[in-house]
Amino acid sequence: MTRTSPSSHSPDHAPVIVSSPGSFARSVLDERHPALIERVRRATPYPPEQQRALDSLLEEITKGVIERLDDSEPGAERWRDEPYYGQRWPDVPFLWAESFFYRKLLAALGHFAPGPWLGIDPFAPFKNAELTSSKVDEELSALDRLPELPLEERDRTLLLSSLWGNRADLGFQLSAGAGGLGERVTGLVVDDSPALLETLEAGEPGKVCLVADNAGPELLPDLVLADHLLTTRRAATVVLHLKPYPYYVSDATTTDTLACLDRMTRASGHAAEVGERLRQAVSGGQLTLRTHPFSCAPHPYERMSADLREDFASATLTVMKGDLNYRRLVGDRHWPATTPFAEATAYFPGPVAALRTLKSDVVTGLEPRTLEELDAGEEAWRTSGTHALIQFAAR
Ligand SMILES: O=P(O)(O)OC[C@@]1(O)O[C@H](CO)[C@@H](O)[C@@H]1O
Repeated sequence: MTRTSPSSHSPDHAPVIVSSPGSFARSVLDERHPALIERVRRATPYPPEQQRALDSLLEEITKGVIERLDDSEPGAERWRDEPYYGQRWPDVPFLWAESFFYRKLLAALGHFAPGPWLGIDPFAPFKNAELTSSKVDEELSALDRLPELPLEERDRTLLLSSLWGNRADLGFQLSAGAGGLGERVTGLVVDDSPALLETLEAGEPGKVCLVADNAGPELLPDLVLADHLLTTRRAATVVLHLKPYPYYVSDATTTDTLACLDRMTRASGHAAEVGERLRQAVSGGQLTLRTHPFSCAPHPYERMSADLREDFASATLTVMKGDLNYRRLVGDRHWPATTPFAEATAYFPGPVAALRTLKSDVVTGLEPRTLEELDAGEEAWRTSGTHALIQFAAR
């Protein structure tokens, strides 16, 4: 990975920049994004205007420099003052380049333009295929065993299934070099789940913010976890943070959440019960769906707006799901891997936990011994999705 000059949040640790050939970040821009454009074309018969816009986007990301979003695009003002226009895509921060790519892809497809393509999710064909798969049937049937488990075991099972659900990431599956997901490694590289659960058990039940990541096979266990928190009075309310528009291929939107609830209520047994309870929780206000524009911003959470900060500050716990949220939580930076998680998240306004499978270079909070063992083992442990962590920082 290439380093640029350090900046404010952690002066010693430079942001991840795309540039060096062979780096993980570079493979995302060189392989994942062009492959995604092709898959989107194949999945939906977009008309000539959109096809031409996709051609231009492909040309721009592979050979050109970064061009501004048209002023007519909703939210264009949020991108206007960014300093990266006119630079080559590989020369800017990874987080920014990826986020802007997804926003430009939607612009090319007329996702926000009044007309027949307004609001059409280009990733819906992939997400739907996953959600209707027989694998999901099996996972929903497996929920029938849940009520028999003692509470402690249910806590653990549900945390782990929400955590490992994060492997269901359609963007990740587009990386040619990655060869799909490796076998998952059972032990976690960090496991702060006891402290996380203790926080939920202390005092009166309050609000838990669950910052969702992927739809379908990840969102289903997240929803089951939300139901568990509400029914066991670990939480009085849950706020589920979703993406306001399609993003990073499989990230969950409101539509995806309603599809999951529908999938659950149409199943049988315990899954249907949970689905019905969650529907009532949405209607009754115990489960709130929130789509803040910052959820698709190309910035770390340290730069979140005051209203979002207030939401997290008033929560007993905020749970950040997945790799991208992790990158945004600690800042997409070259942290030494043994930097304490609490230090990297010191700015966060309340207790915060991360449930994440490792799919990019950034990591914090490892014990020196764990780091040594990981470095001595599988080469791509940071990016292969085989390892996972549960981290927690109290305030
Ligand atoms: O946030 P998620 O779904 O867990 O992972 C997102 C991801 O696939 O996309 C990025 C690269 O495009 C990486 O941060 C990560 O590998």
